[in-house]
Amino acid sequence: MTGASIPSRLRSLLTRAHALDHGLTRRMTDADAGEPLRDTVIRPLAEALAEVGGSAVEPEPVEPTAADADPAGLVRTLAADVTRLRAEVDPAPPLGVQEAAAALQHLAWLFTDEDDRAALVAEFAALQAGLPTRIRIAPNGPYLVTNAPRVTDRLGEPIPVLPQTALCRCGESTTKPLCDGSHAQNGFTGAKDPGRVPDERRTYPGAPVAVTDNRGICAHSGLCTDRLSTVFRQKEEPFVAPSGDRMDEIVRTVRACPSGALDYLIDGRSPPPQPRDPAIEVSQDGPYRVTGSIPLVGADGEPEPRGPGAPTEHYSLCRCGHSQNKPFCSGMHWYVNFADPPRSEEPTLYEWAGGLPALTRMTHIFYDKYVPQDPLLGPLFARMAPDHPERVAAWLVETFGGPKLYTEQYGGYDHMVSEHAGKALTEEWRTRWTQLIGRAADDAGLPTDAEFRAAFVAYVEWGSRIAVENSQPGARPPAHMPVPRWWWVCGATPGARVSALAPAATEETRETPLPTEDQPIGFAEHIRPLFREMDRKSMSFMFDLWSHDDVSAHARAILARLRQGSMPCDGAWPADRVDVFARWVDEGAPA
Ligand code: HEM
Repeated sequence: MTGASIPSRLRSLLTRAHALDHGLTRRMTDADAGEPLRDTVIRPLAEALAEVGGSAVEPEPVEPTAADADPAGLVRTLAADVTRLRAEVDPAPPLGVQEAAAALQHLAWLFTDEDDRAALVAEFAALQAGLPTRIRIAPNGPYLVTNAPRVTDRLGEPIPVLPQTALCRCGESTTKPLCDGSHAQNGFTGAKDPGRVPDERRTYPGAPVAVTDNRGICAHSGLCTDRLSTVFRQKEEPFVAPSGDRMDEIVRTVRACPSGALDYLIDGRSPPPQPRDPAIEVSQDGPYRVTGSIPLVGADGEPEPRGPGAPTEHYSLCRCGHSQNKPFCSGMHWYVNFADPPRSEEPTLYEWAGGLPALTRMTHIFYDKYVPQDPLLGPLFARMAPDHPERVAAWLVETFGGPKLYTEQYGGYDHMVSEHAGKALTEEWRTRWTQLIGRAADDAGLPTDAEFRAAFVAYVEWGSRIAVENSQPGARPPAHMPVPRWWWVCGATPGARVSALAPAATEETRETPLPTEDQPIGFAEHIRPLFREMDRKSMSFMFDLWSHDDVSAHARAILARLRQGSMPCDGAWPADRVDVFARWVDEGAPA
């Protein structure tokens, strides 16, 4: 097979994909979910075939085979064969081959028992072992990621991704962050908006550090204005005042800018790039934050052009589909209410805080900015370990209900107690510690809602008093205790109360009764009244929820969001309402 030409190999792979699709469809009880490979494997392979000039493959009726009963093996071999082709024609294989390889690898992973998944990943990794880590942008499609070293969610927890991965770029995939082929249905375009903020790299002189800023590539994460509002000023001109704080703080803040809009010059020269491991963070309701110099290339395999001053070490990629500066994020996710599925109703403090990235941000600000300049605490921590901020963040991750990081990596409760033992901490030190950690929480952008801060302050008060107690001469702290698990004060979770500042519910869904099971569903009578004025306004940038044409054209994407609970953004529909919408879609979306 490998000696055959690319078009003939693609024709053979496509024929097998059609047969597999038939087999999978036959096994499905939900007719709605038929043709599972259509959008993610068959379409891209067909596009690839057209790209290399091959003639189209028409699906033929396929007789059921014994393999239909257990298609895992078929999926796995097809995934391996598509991956082989993808690896052979690197660096710029037909885009569809790369997209289909990603979908098939993922499908094979889903079909594989948990115990065998590591072997499966190793098999695919071996097939594409020679390929460098890279993100390739499909023009109106996903980010095609090869050999991603580390992908994490907003909490810093690893997301299992296959060696060949397609990350959603249109914002509408139901399997986010993975692509599900929605972009080919919803007319997604990867073009930049001609009206976007123009590229202009401005330099704000300072001695010895000058700050540079290109608003054209800013993703509006707000990390600089939260952390150092005296230098990065939201409502003042000029935006940057390089004399507003200490030089080291300015440098740290600039280095934390995820989009790369900010940079600094020391004595007129650019610093070397930060030595970070390659990683992709899927941020909450926002872009992919890429660090560690992962190459970003276009469809032709050439480096993606960037605005003046934009670093290649880190950058933010649009994930909502609406950036004005695609593929880079321009902050539009905020304006279009791009939202990941709602968080659990009873989040842990760890989840609510923003997980490891947010808590590490806070401990770094605390120990790098506030502690060294404090006359009381500075000398006490002068010889702390270089990774002290990471260690304390790991403790807080565990205490606030996250993974047991401190126990697994840093020695758990006994080690923590030994660190305070014999230090004879005073009440004066403790009070300063609690004041400054609160400021660091503000600067790091931790949530400021009453429920979170009540729980946070309660823990800091409790924990710091115990630290003082344990540090006194002759103290005998109980040994071998578990790391504490802290919880919301009096069980008051964030959703337990309606904020007095919440926008008034101006309009409820109109009280139109839902159709009975045997009643035909019509758009005007049953579907349109389900959408409120505010729903219509929120989505008006894309389509009109009161227009039959628009809703029927986007019916499947809307249904997916309704099922997922991510639309409307102020609360999921009850199941019976979603069922009515699903029935209407099934019945051909009548007017
Ligand atoms: C909730 C309150 C507190 C928490 C969660 C906390 C957490 C920790 C942790 C996890 C360590 C050990 C880090 C490692 O593994 O190396 C540590 C060490 C230490 N803590 Fe605390 N601590 C708290 C309060 C305080 C207070 C109030 C003080 C004094 C002002 C203090 C002073 C120290 C010192 C001096 C060390 C040793 C640092 C070094 O030299 O390496 N801690 N703390």
